[in-house]
Amino acid sequence: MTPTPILDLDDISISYSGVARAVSSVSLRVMPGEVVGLIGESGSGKSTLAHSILGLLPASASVEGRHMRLNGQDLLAASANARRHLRGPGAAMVFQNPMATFSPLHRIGRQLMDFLWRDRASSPDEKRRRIIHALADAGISDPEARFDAYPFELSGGMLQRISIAAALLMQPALLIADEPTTALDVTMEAQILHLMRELRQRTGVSILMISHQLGVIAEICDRVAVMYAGRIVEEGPVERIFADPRHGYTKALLSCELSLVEDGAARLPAISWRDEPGEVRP
Ligand SMILES: Nc1ncnc2c1ncn2[C@@H]1O[C@H](COP(=O)(O)OP(=O)(O)OP(=O)(O)O)[C@@H](O)[C@H]1O
Repeated sequence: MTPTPILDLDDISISYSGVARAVSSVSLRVMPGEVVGLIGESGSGKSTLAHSILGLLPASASVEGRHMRLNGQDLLAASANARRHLRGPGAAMVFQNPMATFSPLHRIGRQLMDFLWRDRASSPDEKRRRIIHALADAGISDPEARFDAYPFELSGGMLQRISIAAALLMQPALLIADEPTTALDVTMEAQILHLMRELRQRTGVSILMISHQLGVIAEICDRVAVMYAGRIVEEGPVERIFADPRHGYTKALLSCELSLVEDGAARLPAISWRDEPGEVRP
């Protein structure tokens, strides 16, 4: 029997203020334990899609489509309040900038306690033990001391580890990571990717990894979907996409990345909307 997808998007379109479509007719599945990459240039709609799954879109956004199932429950059919409750065990997100994930005013431990608000049965001591355990699992040395630290006392890489631990504290079926290594240096990036691979193996969590870096996608993903101007223009196993890209935009993306590596630049250049995606040339 085919397993039920953890995430199942069918013909999803999203527009802001009823005008320009940020996402057009996107269908995408993430299976249990799978890591799917979503790649595309800035403005192609990756974050809009991710935020819609988490109910984080502003009120000006409207989402339509056949269904948006997370762990078997259709988010399009749920009210905003019901969606908020589905989100905890359903999906959790790791953001690009770990400094912005935490308030600078409160100790890490206190903020992580807030992630466990749903768990009313455990005592504060039990919650503290769980958090310290989760920090140790995320490779944080001396987790008791980090529990009492303020965010400014920790490095960006350490804070990103903590935000991954925090997301997993909610035991989500799907972890959405939106450019989780972009704000980090190369060494920390490698450590974070290693941690995510290990956590996937240990916990079986499915991951939707948003990135504009092909290197990150190649490192961790089983499958990749390429977004261009709000649409998924190509999708397939990561090895196939790299060895035999079929869509003109994917080919352009791969050759851009190669020249960026040579130039030492970091971001993908945008390709003119006037170009026909199928006709884009490297
Ligand atoms: N709050 C908003 N109001 C209006 N338009 C928005 C809003 N957020 C995003 N957009 C528009 O939606 C489109 C998709 O943007 P989105 O941020 O989803 O792309 P992205 O691929 O995630 O880009 P990046 O990699 O830069 O984050 C863009 O044209 C953007 O200008």
